[in-house]
Amino acid sequence: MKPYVYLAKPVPEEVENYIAEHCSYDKWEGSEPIPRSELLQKLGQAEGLLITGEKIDDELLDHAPNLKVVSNISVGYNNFDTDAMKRRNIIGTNTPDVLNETVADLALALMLSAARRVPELDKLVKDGKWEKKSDEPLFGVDVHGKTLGIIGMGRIGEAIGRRAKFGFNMDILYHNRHRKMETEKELDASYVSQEELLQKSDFVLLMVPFTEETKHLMGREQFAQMKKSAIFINTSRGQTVDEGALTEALQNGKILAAGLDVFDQEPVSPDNPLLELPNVVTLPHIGSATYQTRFDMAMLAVENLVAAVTGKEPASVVGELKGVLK
Ligand SMILES: NC(=O)C1=CN([C@@H]2O[C@H](COP(=O)(O)OP(=O)(O)OC[C@H]3O[C@@H](n4cnc5c(N)ncnc54)[C@H](OP(=O)(O)O)[C@@H]3O)[C@@H](O)[C@H]2O)C=CC1
Ligand SMILES: O=C(O)C(=O)CO
Repeated sequence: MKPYVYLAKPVPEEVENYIAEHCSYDKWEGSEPIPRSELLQKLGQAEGLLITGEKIDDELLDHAPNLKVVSNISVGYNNFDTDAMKRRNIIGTNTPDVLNETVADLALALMLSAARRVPELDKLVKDGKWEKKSDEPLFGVDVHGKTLGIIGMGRIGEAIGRRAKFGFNMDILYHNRHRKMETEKELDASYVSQEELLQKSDFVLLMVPFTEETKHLMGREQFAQMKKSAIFINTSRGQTVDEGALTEALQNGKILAAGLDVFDQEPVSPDNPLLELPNVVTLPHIGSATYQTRFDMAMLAVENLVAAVTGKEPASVVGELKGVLK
C-alpha cells in the first residue's frame, strides 16, 4: 500500500504527478492558505505533510500520530518547533540552493531600487509630475564601487556577494558566527565584527535565518551605528529587525533608505508607518517568487517528502533534525 501524505499547499501538476506515483494523498485546494482548524483535521492518517510556513508545533503534532516528515516549500524553517519534532522522531526538510540565484537577483533589485529611488520616481512620472526643471531633486546614490556589508553570508548571501563584486565592483564585508575562508578568497571579502560592518558599509544587507539569536538583530543601537548615507536591505525574515527602530532611523535621517522584502507581520498591516515613507521600497515577500524557482522548490520539497515516507534519506533534512527519523 502506498503511504498517505497530505498536501497543505497546492503544487504544479507535474509535481503532483510525482507524488501520485509514490503516495496516496489528499490536498488543500483553496486559494487562501489552509485554515489551521482544517489542517489539524487532515492529519490523523498522514505519514507526510507538505506545507509552506505553517507553524509546526506540539498542538499540530498531537493531531498527527503517524507523521514521519514535514516538508517545507521554503529554505527558512523558523516555522518548525524542532524540539517538538525531535521528541516525536519527526524530520523536517527544506528547499536550500534551488532559490539562491533568484533571491540574490531580488536583493540586488532592492539595492538598486532604493539607491536610485525607482518606485518613487516611477510614481512621479505616472502621476504627471515630471517637470522640465532641474532634476537634482530626483538624484539618487551610486551602487557600483560602494561597500556592501552582508550579515549572514550563507548560500544566498554568497550569490548576492558575487553579483555585487563581479557585477558592480563593490567591496564586500561580511559577518557570520563563523569565518568562510573560501568565500573571502573568491569575493576578496573581509570578515569583520557586526559593529565594524555597520559602521563601514554603504549598503547593509541582512540574510540570516530567523532564530532566537537573530531576533531583532537590527535595533536602535545598530541603526545608530550605520552611516547616515547608508541603505538597509532586509531579505531575511521580518522578525530579525525591530521595525519601530527602523522606522525611527528612516524618519530621523539616521540612515538614508531601506529596501524590504519581509515584515514582522505578513501580509504587512496597511497602517504600518514604514509604508508611509518615500525612502522605503517595499515588496510582499517575493524573494524566490519566479515561475521556475517556485517549481524547483516544490519539486525538491516533494522529493524530500516521498523519500522520507518510502524509507529513503531526503536530500535536505534541516540540520537540527538530521538522523531523528527511526
Ligand atoms: N525573502 C525571501 O523570499 C527569502 C528569505 N530567505 C531567508 O534567508 C535565510 C537564509 O537562507 P540561506 O542563505 O539559504 O541560509 P544559510 O544557512 O546558507 O545562510 C545563513 C547564514 O547566516 C549566518 N548566521 C546564522 N545565524 C547568525 C547569527 N546569529 N549572526 C550572524 N550570522 C548568522 C550563517 O553563518 P554562521 O552559521 O557562521 O553564523 C549563514 O552563513 C533563510 O533562513 C530565510 O529565512 C530565504 C529565501 C527567500
Ligand atoms: O524560502 C524561503 O525561506 C522564503 O522565504 C521564500 O522562498
